[in-house]
Amino acid sequence: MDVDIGNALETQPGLTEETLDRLDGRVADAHDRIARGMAADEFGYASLNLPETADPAAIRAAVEPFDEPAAVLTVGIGGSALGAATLADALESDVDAYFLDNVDPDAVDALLADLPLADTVVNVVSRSGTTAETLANFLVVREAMADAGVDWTDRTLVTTGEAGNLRRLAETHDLPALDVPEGVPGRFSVLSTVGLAVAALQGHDVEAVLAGGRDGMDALAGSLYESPAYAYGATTYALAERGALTNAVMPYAESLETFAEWFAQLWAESLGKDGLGQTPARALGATDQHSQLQLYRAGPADKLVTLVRPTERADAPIPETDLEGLSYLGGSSLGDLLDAEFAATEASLAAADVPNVRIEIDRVDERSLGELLFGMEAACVLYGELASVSTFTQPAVEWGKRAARGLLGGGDFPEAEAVADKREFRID
Ligand SMILES: O=P(O)(O)OC[C@H]1O[C@](O)(CO)[C@@H](O)[C@@H]1O
Repeated sequence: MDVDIGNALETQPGLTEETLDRLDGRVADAHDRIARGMAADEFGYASLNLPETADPAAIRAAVEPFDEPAAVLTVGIGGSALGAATLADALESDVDAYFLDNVDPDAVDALLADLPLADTVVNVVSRSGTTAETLANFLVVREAMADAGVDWTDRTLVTTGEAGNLRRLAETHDLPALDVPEGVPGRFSVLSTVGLAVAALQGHDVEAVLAGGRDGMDALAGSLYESPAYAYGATTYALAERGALTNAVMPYAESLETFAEWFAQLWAESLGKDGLGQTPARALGATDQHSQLQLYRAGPADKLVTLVRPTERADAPIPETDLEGLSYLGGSSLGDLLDAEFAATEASLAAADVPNVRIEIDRVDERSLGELLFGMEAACVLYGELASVSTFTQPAVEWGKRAARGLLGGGDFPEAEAVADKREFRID
């Protein structure tokens, strides 16, 4: 993975090389703190040890009994689904991967109607084992399996914490179960059982993903000039300090679209604390050049754009044509067009003084993905150190959970009463 921050200098907001030099001392201190946390396997910092502590053999052993299913359905939400979905959507496999990470009845019904349940592994993932959406969806899926005459205990893999509803379910029914990694918040758990069980079921090279993560570990250093991940973390932090409160992540590869969704949780849930943070916007190149780019280029000077692409990929020729005005496309290729669009968008943002950072990986394969995912996690941890926020907690999400549970009669929560106090001002 390499990071090019040239288009974040002298922009609006922007940085100078002097700024980076001054910041580099703080990067060194932050790296020391991160290294100490990793060495002590401290809560949160332990996430950055996963490329070495994850156990691919245990993952393979857990999925081995399911013997090449037609499909794997993950029932989980947030970090318990997005990492696995990022890898599944980036890599080709004969085993189809589906994700139930929402409780939209239409979507759940449509998916279950299509799934070959007798030949699907149901991968239920929840660190806490208490997440309402995940448990509700699992109960619906389990009933659908029963209705289809499928013994759910033969088709279910559980990944959860030491205690809780899912652990009890696995023990009661002797289900294959994987442990979530200790001290690792869900959004940082892709390089573990949480993110890699689906990859193993799909036949991907889990060891290569972890090797890519180790490449990322090896690239950490006490200076932003020596570490692509820290260069990205320091640059995004310094731009946020100067007003770039939105970070539009715009991969120029369809296979990385879900990566932007995974990044959004990592960035928002880790850094949105104490009135601080940088809003991750999900975009896709070249598509969003015909959508959001207008705002990025001509809207408020309050954002940066992160352009992500593989330097190697497949290509597809554009046939020659005699259509008036299109001859310049004929004989070219879609890859040439995508590359030209990338370069044009990057230059267009720079010409409008909009800060943008280029992240490039070799190709969209297991090792490069492992390095990219690790790199973004390390960048996020560094940003959190520089911003002095509690990177590894997410207390703000709990209010809504209590309100929803109270509304469903799951307990006596004052938050549910606050819902009833909504001020109405309807126009219809
Ligand atoms: O794995 P669990 O405990 O079901 O949590 C799922 C997701 O919900 C959150 O806890 C937020 O509510 C995320 O941090 C987490 O990734």
